[in-house]
Amino acid sequence: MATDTLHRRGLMFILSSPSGAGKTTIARRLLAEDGEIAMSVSATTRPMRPGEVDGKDYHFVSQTEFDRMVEDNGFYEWAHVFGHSYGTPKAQIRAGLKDGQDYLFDIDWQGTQQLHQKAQADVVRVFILPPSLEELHRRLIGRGTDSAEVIAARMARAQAEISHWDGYDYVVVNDDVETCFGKVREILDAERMRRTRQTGLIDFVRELTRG
Ligand SMILES: Nc1nc2c(ncn2[C@@H]2O[C@H](COP(=O)(O)OP(=O)(O)O)[C@@H](O)[C@H]2O)c(=O)[nH]1
Ligand SMILES: Nc1ncnc2c1ncn2[C@@H]1O[C@H](COP(=O)(O)OP(=O)(O)O)[C@@H](O)[C@H]1O
Repeated sequence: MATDTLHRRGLMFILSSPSGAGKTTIARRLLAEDGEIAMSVSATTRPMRPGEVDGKDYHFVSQTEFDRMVEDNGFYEWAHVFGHSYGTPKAQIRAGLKDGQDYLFDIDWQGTQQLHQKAQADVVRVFILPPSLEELHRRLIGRGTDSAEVIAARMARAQAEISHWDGYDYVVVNDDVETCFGKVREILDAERMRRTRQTGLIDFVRELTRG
């Protein structure tokens, strides 16, 4: 049996951070450079930002549609963030994990807690921190997507979000983006080799140790 045929269960790779710390930047790069991970596309009621694509960045839905999905038990988890609803649709992901597909989640600490409770063995939780609050503010302004009011609200929430750092398996400071990305990649690579995820290992080892 060749090692490249070993079956592995997919993992749920969660990236969270205070808004503006850089998780979207890291997530996009991971998706572009890693052929084995796919984005879990959340549903949200918040308006689309310039440059965002419906069905790729989010499924942009009305509050009525969102409420219907909640009623139909269509979400792994959902939460209210910044006055809008966000949720992780269940369909697709369950089947994908079984087939060895990895998924990337850009969700907040509330969603992370819920996902961890429901699927602990599959979940890897990574928290991205900004190098300072001043730099976080600069990044939010520099991104140019939010009004001064929204930026103030995000900054006001940042410290509360940072206080949930201890609900994560890994914490990485995003000072230099290359360094941060490299570390996130290393976490993903190592987690893929976890013994418990490599479901084909038993047969492989049995063959190696055949007497
Ligand atoms: N619980 C949960 N949070 C989500 C989901 N999708 C996005 N979020 C979080 O909602 C927050 C706001 O996201 P967004 O409006 O894209 O703005 P961002 O802060 O610039 O990323 C972020 O903290 C996301 O991680 C989801 O499906 N569930
Ligand atoms: N290491 C970094 N150094 C400087 N700017 C960064 C870094 N990482 C991200 N940024 C910039 O900061 C802004 C916020 O990043 P983004 O990925 O949108 O954050 P989040 O998804 O956490 O809200 C963007 O304009 C992005 O280009």
